[in-house]
Amino acid sequence: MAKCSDWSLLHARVHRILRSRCLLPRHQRILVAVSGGQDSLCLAKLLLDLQPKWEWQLGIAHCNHQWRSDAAANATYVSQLAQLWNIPFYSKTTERGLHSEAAAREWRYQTLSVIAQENNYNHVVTGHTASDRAETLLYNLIRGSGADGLQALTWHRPLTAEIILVRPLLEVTRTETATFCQEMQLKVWEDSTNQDLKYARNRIRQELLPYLYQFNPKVEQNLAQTAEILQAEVEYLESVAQQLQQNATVTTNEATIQLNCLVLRTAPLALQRRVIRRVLQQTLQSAASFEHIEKVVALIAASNGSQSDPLPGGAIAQVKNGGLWIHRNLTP
Ligand SMILES: Nc1ncnc2c1ncn2[C@@H]1O[C@H](COP(=O)(O)OP(=O)(O)OP(=O)(O)O)[C@@H](O)[C@H]1O
Repeated sequence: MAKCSDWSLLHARVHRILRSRCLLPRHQRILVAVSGGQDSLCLAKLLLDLQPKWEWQLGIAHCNHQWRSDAAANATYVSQLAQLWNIPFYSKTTERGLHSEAAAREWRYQTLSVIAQENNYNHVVTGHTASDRAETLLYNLIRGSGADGLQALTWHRPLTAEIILVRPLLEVTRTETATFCQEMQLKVWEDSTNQDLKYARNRIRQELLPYLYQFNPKVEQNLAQTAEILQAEVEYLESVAQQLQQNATVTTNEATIQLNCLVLRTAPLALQRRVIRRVLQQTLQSAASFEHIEKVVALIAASNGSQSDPLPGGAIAQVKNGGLWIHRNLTP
């Protein structure tokens, strides 16, 4: 195990990030999600070396998606590393077919939560990097996301009421994790699906980012920085929108929400949109699209008797007695 005097620049940088952002307090039980790839190996080794300073209790978790023919060998490799490092190892294998990236991700986070719960870990950490952040920002931008999607990967978020997901490497690029693994002589388990260009993520990584790199070699760091700025702005806007929603809500029950149009009209459009999105999220069965939100926002300034076309799940919004009413079903 590395002494402080043996730390590399990356050890010192991650130590500083953990301290300044209060990401992983001392003495915590921390479960490191390790795929065997360069980012999570880099993370596990960094935390292992920083452990004496922070006095954490570390564990390693691996999720076997059974996607590749080498999946079992991959899991065995991660278990051997854990054994070498003298860290408890936990692994689960999916019993159902996972047919998309989204399904695999959902199963993985659920599995990590279960392992953490069963073994009393209150933090789960993943090896997401600044490069992942840049890719996620681009991916969400292309899909038409607002600022919320462009904040692209936060430093932490709750996994369950008791367990926090933390991403300590969000300022570190993939080039840096690769160099670190090389310097530490860590054998990286190559994931062959990362080369498969049928996945949009891989095309962004392999084709789009290298292309953008020609415009600016710092494209990854710059996009990650944009995500960082947007994160604080989204947090602020959401807190103000929450306050506005409270002030504007006249009544709320299972079937109906009534909002005061006069209060909403005094607010800027950015906040009106956020309040309506929040209300629709709470009222509708399925997610509200940009179009639906815009239609309901337009009603804030409309006259009595105006109403929207049916919203998802048969809900409807209408203006009545100076109030904006959102009914869960078509019967007012
Ligand atoms: N099979 C796995 N077992 C354990 N942890 C994993 C596994 N796959 C990924 N992880 C964790 O998730 C991190 C991100 O991995 P990757 O970028 O492949 O996933 P992703 O699908 O993009 O994740 P996200 O949806 O959270 O962005 C890894 O650094 C690692 O910590």
